[in-house]
Amino acid sequence: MANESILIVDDEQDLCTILTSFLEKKGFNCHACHNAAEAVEYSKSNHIDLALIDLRLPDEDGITLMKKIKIFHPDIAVLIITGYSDVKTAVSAIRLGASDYVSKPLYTDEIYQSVKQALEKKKEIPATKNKEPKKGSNSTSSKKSKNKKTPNEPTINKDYVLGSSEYSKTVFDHIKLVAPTDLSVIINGETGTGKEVAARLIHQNSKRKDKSFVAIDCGALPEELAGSELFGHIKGAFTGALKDKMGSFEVADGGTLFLDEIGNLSYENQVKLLRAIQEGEIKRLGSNDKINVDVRIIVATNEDLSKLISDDGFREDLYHRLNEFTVTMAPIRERKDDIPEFAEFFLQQANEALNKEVKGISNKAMKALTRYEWHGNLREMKNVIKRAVLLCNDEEIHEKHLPQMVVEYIPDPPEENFMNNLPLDLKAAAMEAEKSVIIQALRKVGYNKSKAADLLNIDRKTLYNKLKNFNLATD
Ligand SMILES: Nc1ncnc2c1ncn2[C@@H]1O[C@H](COP(=O)(O)OP(=O)(O)OP(=O)(O)O)[C@@H](O)[C@H]1O
Repeated sequence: MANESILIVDDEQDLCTILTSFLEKKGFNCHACHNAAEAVEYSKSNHIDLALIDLRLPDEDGITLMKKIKIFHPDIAVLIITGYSDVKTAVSAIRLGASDYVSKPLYTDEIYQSVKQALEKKKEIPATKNKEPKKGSNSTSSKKSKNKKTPNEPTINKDYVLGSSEYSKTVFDHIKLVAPTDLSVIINGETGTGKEVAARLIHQNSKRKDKSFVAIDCGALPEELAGSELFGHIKGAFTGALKDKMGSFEVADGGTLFLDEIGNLSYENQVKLLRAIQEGEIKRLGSNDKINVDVRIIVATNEDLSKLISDDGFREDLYHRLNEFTVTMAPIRERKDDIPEFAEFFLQQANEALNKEVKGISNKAMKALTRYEWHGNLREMKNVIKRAVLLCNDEEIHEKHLPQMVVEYIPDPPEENFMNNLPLDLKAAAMEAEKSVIIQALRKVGYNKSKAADLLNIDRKTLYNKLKNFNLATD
């Protein structure tokens, strides 16, 4: 790990100084830039293993900057720094190729953990990307007994929680059903719902389990590199192709190829993909030699592929070839019965990663976790609990260890026909409208009541009274 290079991009100079000095003590080489233009210039001529990028920069947003840096360093790991209310954007940054996000306020231990994990993940690409997750590490004693394998049960790795909701049980039944076959599978679901985890589970329970599982994130691959990543190239195929390179199809031969964010694949690569699946052969870029491959394809998407077809973005023949079986991972807010089990599991994972011994989650904190809607799904929950464990010096996680946004969350009001559904009594209608505007303001500022009061142009005390009257106060 020592001597890897980190680029820190944040306009807060003090923050850069603290992060630089902390990470250099941990053995990294750090360079800080305070805006996107500086960072692009730096990345043109310097080696970087990981970039830590603030989502909001003075001259550009962090996601655009990430895309630019990736042109020079396609394999770079990227951590996005976000304010808590930016989590939705941070989650979409992951879809576009970031490794993870860290929320402000930043805690150095948390940053260190995230940096280590992102660099480890980066090392898996592409040479060991096909490896299964480490076995036998982080399970709680209770989970161990749940995941114990009896003769007729499928293999579940220790990083997987089944989920106790009826929905999750059905998903698991579908996975058991399709795993031993050679059918292609489309896994649908919002970001962070566990699509890659499900794909690995299918692979582990297939006859291909002793061969490679190769995961490619089509959303993170710059278009010009996608063909070479999938099918390989020969020396001289394009500028920069200095030697022959195997593509993921060859690496996955005999095993499973998981294509995440398949909707992002260019039309040309879709054609090649279809040919590879149908004919079982590929050609490396720049070569006319055919190479036989035997690969099972699992794809994931958070878009409606059938809709992409009608928009001309996705080939219908490829869609039908892939759509031999579909698994849909519902958002966590639609399977709230799963939340306690996942929360306990992530708590034990965090205990292990951070060397802590937090015993559990208080009832009130669990209630907040269950009420919150988790638009970043399991990934967001995992991060929130990891941070809570980091902050917790008690036996249990309490509400004070959770982000304000989670503790004070107010579920979405039914939006449809809001105006039509207002009561006809003028005073009652005005109150409904007022309540809705207050909720919007609170959301906008991450539930910070002073900021919300400013935005609403009322004083803090008035806001408190209104929250109480509308039954929106959480304490
Ligand atoms: N069933 C599960 N048991 C334990 N952890 C899980 C489970 N499902 C997902 N996770 C954890 O949640 C996080 C998100 O999972 P994963 O990457 O599989 O989601 P995804 O739907 O593929 O996300 P994306 O669309 O952003 O690629 C990961 O850290 C993963 O370890």
